[in-house]
Amino acid sequence: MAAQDAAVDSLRDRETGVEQEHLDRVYRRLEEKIDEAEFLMQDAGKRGQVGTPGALAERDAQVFRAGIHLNRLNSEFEDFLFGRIDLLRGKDGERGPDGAFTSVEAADDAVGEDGTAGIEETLHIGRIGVLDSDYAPLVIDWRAPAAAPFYRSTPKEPGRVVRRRVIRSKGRRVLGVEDDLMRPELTATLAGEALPVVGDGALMAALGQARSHTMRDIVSSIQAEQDMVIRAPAASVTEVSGGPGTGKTAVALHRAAYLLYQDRRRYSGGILVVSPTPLLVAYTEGVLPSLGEEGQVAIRAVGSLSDEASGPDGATTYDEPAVARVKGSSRMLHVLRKAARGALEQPAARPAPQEGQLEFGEDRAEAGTPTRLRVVAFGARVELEADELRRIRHNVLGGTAPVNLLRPRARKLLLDALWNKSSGRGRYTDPELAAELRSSFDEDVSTETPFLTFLNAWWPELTPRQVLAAMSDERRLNRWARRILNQGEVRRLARSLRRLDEEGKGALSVHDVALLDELQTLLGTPARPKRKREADPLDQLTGLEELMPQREETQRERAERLAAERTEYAHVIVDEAQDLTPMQWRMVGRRGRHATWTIVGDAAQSSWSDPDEASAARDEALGNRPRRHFTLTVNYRNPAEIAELAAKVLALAMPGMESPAAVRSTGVEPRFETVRDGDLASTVREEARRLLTRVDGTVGVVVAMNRRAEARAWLEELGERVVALGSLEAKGLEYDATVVVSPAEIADESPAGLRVLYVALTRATQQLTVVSGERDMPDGNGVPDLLRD
Ligand SMILES: Nc1ncnc2c1ncn2[C@@H]1O[C@H](COP(=O)(O)OP(=O)(O)OP(=O)(O)O)[C@@H](O)[C@H]1O
Repeated sequence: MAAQDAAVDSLRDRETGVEQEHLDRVYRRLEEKIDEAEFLMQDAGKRGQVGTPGALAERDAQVFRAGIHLNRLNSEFEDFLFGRIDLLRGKDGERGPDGAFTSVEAADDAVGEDGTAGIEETLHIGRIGVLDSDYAPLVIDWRAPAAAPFYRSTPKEPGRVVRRRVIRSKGRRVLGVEDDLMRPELTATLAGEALPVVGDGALMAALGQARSHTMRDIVSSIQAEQDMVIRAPAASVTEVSGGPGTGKTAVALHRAAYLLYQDRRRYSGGILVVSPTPLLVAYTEGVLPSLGEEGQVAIRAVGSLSDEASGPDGATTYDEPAVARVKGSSRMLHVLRKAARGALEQPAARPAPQEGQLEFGEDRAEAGTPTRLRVVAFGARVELEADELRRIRHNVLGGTAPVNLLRPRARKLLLDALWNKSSGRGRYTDPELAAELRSSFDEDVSTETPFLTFLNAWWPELTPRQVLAAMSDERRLNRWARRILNQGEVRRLARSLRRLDEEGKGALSVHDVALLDELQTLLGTPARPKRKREADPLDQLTGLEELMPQREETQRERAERLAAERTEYAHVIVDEAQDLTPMQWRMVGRRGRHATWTIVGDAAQSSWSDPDEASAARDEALGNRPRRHFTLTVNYRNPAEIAELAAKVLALAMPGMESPAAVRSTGVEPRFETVRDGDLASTVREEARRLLTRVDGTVGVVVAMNRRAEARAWLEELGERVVALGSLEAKGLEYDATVVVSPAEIADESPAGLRVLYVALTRATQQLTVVSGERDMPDGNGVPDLLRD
């Protein structure tokens, strides 16, 4: 036995050494390329202003590309090289641009009658492609067609692949290799020697690793069904469904990197990834840089998607479920339409103007919006009374144009009405003279303070936040929501908006953001004088010597500015799509009107209570673009023991829905605890403490939303490896171990509570403890009612 182990070890060492040699060659070549790129940049800099503007532009672009390449090479990715495939000879013997044979099929005579076969081609797969000086492929980019068999080949459909190897490395050092044999029936040889095979597969090794607070890329172990999605042609809409842990988020992010590799020009319009929570954004945002993609992809939480709530102003609070239901519903669109127009009329509560300040001030005490306009024209007073003003307002608001953009029209109709009442009208019969008089009337009246002050009060330029704040007045909201929302809904909605002051400042809820975004569209933004355009580096190519030191920064700044100004994207990826409310779909839809889409989700994890309404809104956002659907079927996150328990809740939440098959089992059954000595805090704390000793990585404690704050306090002393989460915040995240606190509380939180509980139960990669309170009605073993057979 010992001799056998020693033989295995020496084989492993030898094969690790073989890959080390290859990695050394790769780094030597990379160093050469870095030198080349540096030379190119310096040389271009020295040559200054030689040549035509066209030639300089071309060279400038070349230098820019070299700069990017240099940055990527210099950043020395961890496990830069991670895979290798050993292949039989291809059918047609042709090679593609990366130097690899193009054929997926093996040549008819690649395998001898006695089952022997020689390896004809060996490809190494890495994060970016590297060619040798004679253009032979040293490393194939994982996204290149030649790398596809690394992911697609299975023992059932091996194609040309005989052995697939995953190489683990750190920096410049190869740490080990794991092989999967795709054609075990063959007696294969490599350079005349029997093909060695090490270990028993890389996937299990990857899945068993401890989790940290950031997601890892899965580039070395993408599975065939996932690869089909990642490399799916950029059809208009790619829809992906799959249960918890099937890799939907991972696949969506790898697809972003793949699409950029495939057609960088097409996606220069940017890729937007919409994520349900800021926690999931933080968890996932390192994946793309690790795949060598930065800058082109924006990952945003749905609560900070709108300009109205970006950055630190992003929404952080959650509405209670009954309020969230109203705010997310597409009925809100009709309410907002009315509110955007109705908010022009201010109620009386505003501070009364000082004596004599306003000509129209007489009626200010009763109503915030003036009800009379009085100006002096041609030496006489001209007035418009309440009725006339009302008629004009009604007339202007007739169409559907954005309210703020209607102000010029309102101004014009006011002037028309004043003119009609003035002595100027009918003074001249000559049309030219009449027109001249009219134009000077307009000029005089519209620049007078009384008119301007009136217009500002009577047709103020509204901000989305002001309108939202106006909806906190129940009386007004009642008017705007008549026959759309019921009394209870109006009351709850108005109350929830009282967090905002008159200007709309104050804590926003996640659902407020979609409302603000909709209001921004309904109100419109009047054109402002443009800021001076920043000089575009490509406009100044003739000054290359000056450009060289600054150009990198200028380009980056420009990219950042463009990203900040970007309102529409070339591709939109929606993660956890089942959770978008109809109003959120409208918001996301506006950002991808001309985009292609990738939408990943799982109906069984939806926290939205009306899936039909959401799916109608989704259809509207996507229009009639063709769709392609994929299903992922394997759960890579949960061990079978945990998946089995979660399946019980799935059966309650969505009878008849299948849960994905877990790929591994740990032999550790979920634990059931009941509250000890009536002290929930210490029971949960003790359990979290126990789990910290059982796993190397993180422990997540999931509680009902209204317990979030107290749970954080319970666990404070346990350090950074333990995180307390509200049930809705657990979306998409994972931990080595989890504690789910009171399934009944989570399930009773909202109409979609059982599905939210299903999410909570499927977060652990190793161990799960369920803590039950009285409400859970635990049996003698502590198993709560909801989790019994
Ligand atoms: N091919 C793979 N190789 C290694 N790890 C993988 C693979 N596929 C998925 N995983 C891992 O499985 C876990 C679950 O993946 P991910 O979070 O993408 O699943 P999901 O379908 O989005 O889950 P949920 O719906 O629960 O949010 C992650 O840790 C991911 O890295």
